[in-house]
Amino acid sequence: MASNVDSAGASQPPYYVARSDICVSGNERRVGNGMFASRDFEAGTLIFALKRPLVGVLDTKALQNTCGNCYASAQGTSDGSTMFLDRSIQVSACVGCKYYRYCSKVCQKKAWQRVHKHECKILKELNGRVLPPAVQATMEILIRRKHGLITEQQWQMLCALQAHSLELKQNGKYNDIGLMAMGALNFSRTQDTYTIDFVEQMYSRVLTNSLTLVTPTYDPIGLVMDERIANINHSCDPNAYIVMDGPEIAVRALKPVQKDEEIYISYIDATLPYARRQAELKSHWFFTCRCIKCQKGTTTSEEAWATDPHDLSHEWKRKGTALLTKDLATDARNYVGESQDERIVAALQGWVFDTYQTQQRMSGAEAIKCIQDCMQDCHNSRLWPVYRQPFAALRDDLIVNMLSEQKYASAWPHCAKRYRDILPELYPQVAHPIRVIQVWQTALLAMYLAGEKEFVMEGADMCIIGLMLVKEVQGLCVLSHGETSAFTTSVRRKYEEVLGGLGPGVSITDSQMKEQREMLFKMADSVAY
Ligand SMILES: C[S@@+](CC[C@H](N)C(=O)[O-])C[C@H]1O[C@@H](n2cnc3c(N)ncnc32)[C@H](O)[C@@H]1O
Repeated sequence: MASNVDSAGASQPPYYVARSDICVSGNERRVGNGMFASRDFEAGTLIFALKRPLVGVLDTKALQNTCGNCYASAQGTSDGSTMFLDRSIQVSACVGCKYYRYCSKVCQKKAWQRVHKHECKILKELNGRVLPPAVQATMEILIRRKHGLITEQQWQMLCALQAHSLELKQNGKYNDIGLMAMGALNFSRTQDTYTIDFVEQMYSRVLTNSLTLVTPTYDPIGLVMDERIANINHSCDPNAYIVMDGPEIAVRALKPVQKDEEIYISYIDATLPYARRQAELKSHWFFTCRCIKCQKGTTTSEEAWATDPHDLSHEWKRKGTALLTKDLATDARNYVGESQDERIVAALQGWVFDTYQTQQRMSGAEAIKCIQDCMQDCHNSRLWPVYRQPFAALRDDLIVNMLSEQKYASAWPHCAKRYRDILPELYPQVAHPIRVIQVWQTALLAMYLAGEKEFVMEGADMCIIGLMLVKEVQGLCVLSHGETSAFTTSVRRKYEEVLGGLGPGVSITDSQMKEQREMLFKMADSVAY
């Protein structure tokens, strides 16, 4: 095991890699590996952490404001980082290539030693053009191996990963694979070491085995490729998840994991409906998911429609029928059933998912209007329970857009509704990191409204509500993010600050808390949808 693996002080390696029963070929032959626990792990504990992955690269937006070594972001540039960072950093561009920025000489030196000394000149010649993250990650792998900066053991593990290059080529989404691989080979100036076929395989491996590089609050900032993490297979009902904290990557147990049990994470948003999950996994990772959740098909509670498709109102049947001319009802991702009524609901579902994607390309007031109209439709049709996707995801985006437009009071009831009706349904484990992050967002908003002395509702004390929510996150973040994470540190600091702000000798009684919790729940009803 590489020396930068941490497993809460244990001496034996926390995991091993072996043939998995889940990765099977058409004739049921076991064709892939998986990662297995070497001992028992309780829910909310660390399975292992890496000090840094083999390769981490930043995306175009993050390159402007994020340190290329420690991934700290200049304050105010990311919705997520402003939720937990309270130190202000500045980043300066490398004078050679101007491609990467660093927050300190120490970070610059570390990146230089790791790979940058071999790529600085190459990146300079790009003259401001930015490479797709998967191409850059492939280049970094090629360059580092050529210069002896990837060990034989790491290399063997990388090369043993499933590449799916044939499937990627056949999949219309990646027909530029040869071009991208050629770019990686030429830009990295490693033509003397590798063949184009080999680089195509490596580029394919990066596409199917990398993870999104995220901040501790799950804002995407780039791509991570690591030969150990890449062995973890997917489940829509995973027993583990990944949290990142700068370059550190931790695999934590979401449920109890027993010795010799396979460790699973979710590659996708596991709250999506069954057909969407299957389609996404098939088109990007080329497998049919047979996890416990997928075996239940469309019978899970988050999959239920609020109204049976056969009982849809005349008005919404008419609207759905008008959409039947589009391909929405025949798209497998929208499948509801064979009857005409179910085909109508499939078309409506496709239309709502399309709108969800469209609004993601918008920002500010335009996005808010588009999201609100779509949420209103989900509500009026009476088809969507508030937690069925993409209704719930639309609310998340509405909150983010309202916060960035400084419409704090408008965002509040949506946060309250999500807290009461959506999070417990979609994330039953209270310490699920997404649930913890969203409660944190709600806590910070409550504290902000309290500070501004905004009137929210008769009888509501936003200060007590904020304190209650910060206290809740304070109790959970050790389980979701770990004792030493930057997120946990910042939550604790906030909790101390809030307690200190109450004044000497002042405390909040349990009955005040209970009363304000009821107010919080009441405020969730102040939005119609
Ligand atoms: C990140 S890799 C995981 C390691 C991989 N099994 C290997 O041996 O290299 C992703 C690939 O593993 C396989 N895989 C992951 N989860 C799976 C699952 N639940 N069922 C079947 N195959 C899965 C798919 O081939 C997928 O493209």
